[in-house]
Amino acid sequence: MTQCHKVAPFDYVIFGATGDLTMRKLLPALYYRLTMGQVPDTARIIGTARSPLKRSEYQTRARDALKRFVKSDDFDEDTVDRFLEMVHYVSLDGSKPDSNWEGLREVLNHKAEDHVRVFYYATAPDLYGAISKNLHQEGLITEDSRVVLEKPIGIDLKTADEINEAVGKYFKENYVFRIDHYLGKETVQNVIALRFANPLFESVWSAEHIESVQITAGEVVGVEGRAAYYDNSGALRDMVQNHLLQVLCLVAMEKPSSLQADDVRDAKVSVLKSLVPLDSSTLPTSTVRAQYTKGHIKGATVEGYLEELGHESNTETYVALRAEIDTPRWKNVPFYIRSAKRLKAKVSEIVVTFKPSATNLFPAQPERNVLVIRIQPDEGVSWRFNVKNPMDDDFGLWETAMDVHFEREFAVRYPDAYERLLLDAVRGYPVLFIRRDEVEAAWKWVAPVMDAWAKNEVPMAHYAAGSWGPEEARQMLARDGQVWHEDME
Ligand SMILES: NC(=O)C1=CN([C@@H]2O[C@H](COP(=O)(O)OP(=O)(O)OC[C@H]3O[C@@H](n4cnc5c(N)ncnc54)[C@H](OP(=O)(O)O)[C@@H]3O)[C@@H](O)[C@H]2O)C=CC1
Ligand SMILES: O=C1O[C@H](COP(=O)(O)O)[C@@H](O)[C@H](O)[C@H]1O
Repeated sequence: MTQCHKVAPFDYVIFGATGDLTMRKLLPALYYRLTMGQVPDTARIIGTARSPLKRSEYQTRARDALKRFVKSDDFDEDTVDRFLEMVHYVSLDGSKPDSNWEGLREVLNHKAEDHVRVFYYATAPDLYGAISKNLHQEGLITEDSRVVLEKPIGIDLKTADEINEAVGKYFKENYVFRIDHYLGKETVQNVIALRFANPLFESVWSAEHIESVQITAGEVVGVEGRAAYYDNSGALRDMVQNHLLQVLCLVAMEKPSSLQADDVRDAKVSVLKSLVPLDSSTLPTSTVRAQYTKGHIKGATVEGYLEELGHESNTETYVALRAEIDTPRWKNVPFYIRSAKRLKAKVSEIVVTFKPSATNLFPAQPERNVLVIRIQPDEGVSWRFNVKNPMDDDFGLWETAMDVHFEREFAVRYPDAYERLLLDAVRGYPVLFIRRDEVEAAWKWVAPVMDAWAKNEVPMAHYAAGSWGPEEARQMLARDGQVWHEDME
């Protein structure tokens, strides 16, 4: 059983409570934490959206969502009933000052004296400022109310600034919880443990020993029901600016002075600020953007992105970047980052390739050591290294691997990332949330890429759905004498 801290009674006010995120992720996450004993029975989940629903109708939707998104073995009727007792609904347009704020106040004021108040914005980010202002004008923000902001925080530095300013007028920075669900993943947090709890890794974690780092988040799914959002975003904004740069920060950061939020965030932001800016001389060779075309996934034919959309588009469903970090630790080490929809397999991982051994002791050059940190699925770590080949009397070598599968190792259910993050916001535990300067530094670094792509300075490449991506991405690594992980075997 995961060790988790029982939290104080809380009122979770979710704006966007009828939406995909709430149904698929937030309600199931809160349900799981109730089953684990972390949520007190007096806690309340107050859904709000414009749809005119009675409380009982919303409770029925919430039950349906749990039925659909909680594993059937974990769906327990009694606990579901206890959960639904906590669920309320207020029909409200969060962007309008003259909407039903009185309805929200009534629910909030009823038996709420000692409750921690959390506002979760699961709506379009351009509403965040207006919702904050209305909450303030209605006097609903208490001294220690937290606000959780969903990504994306803007579509570029300017809009991120505007959102942060607008929310920051009413919530102090240490009560603003910018969510990045990758940081809620156990295996992403594990990067900190692997690096700093093992002298073996800590001592070789630098340009002296590391040849390259690959960070991949690949998906089999396409844009599903989110085409309208995705086509305005693309893989760079959707996955790289936030999730993958956060992962890169954990892989590359200097040892933080402590595991306190600001120490970890200081270490991360200094990585973001040390990323070498891409410019017109490096953009064409260090960035690849592509769209999937018709292909086959698991025996089924899959339409191309443009056919799915039904119109032309300049939006990438694949991104691969070559980044460098200008610090003594990482001088000249390429960090390859890629993310895509409709790849051959779902895989999120970090692959660290070590430099070749300088020895000339053996008849053949030893293979490079490779550390693979599997974020998902099959969470775990594998370490490829050389042993003596017992069938070779001339000191021939054999490449083998130590492979740890966490689910076997710990025999626990791997929680969804949202579970922990939702309750961390109640606890007021900000380590796994993003500070404002991190968001802004990340937007600054991707800005030249967005600009060059918008001007078509880097041509759009193509890849068949169900493949590992475009040839151009293979070439990007080949220029450095490297290959993507799937081609290493
Ligand atoms: N879905 C996902 O997997 C992910 C989503 N996100 C982010 O989460 C947020 C929500 O996404 P998602 O759930 O997919 O979006 P949906 O479009 O499915 O849901 C939007 C929600 O907002 C409500 N809403 C819209 N306008 C208002 C308003 N003026 N006042 C109050 N409520 C309003 C809608 O209900 P109604 O129409 O009844 O008002 C609905 O409940 C977005 O910022 C998205 O980028 C981030 C990561 C993943
Ligand atoms: O934030 C997002 O993440 C998901 C991928 O998350 P994962 O936990 O399944 O790796 C992605 O599908 C979505 O487009 C993006 O908005």
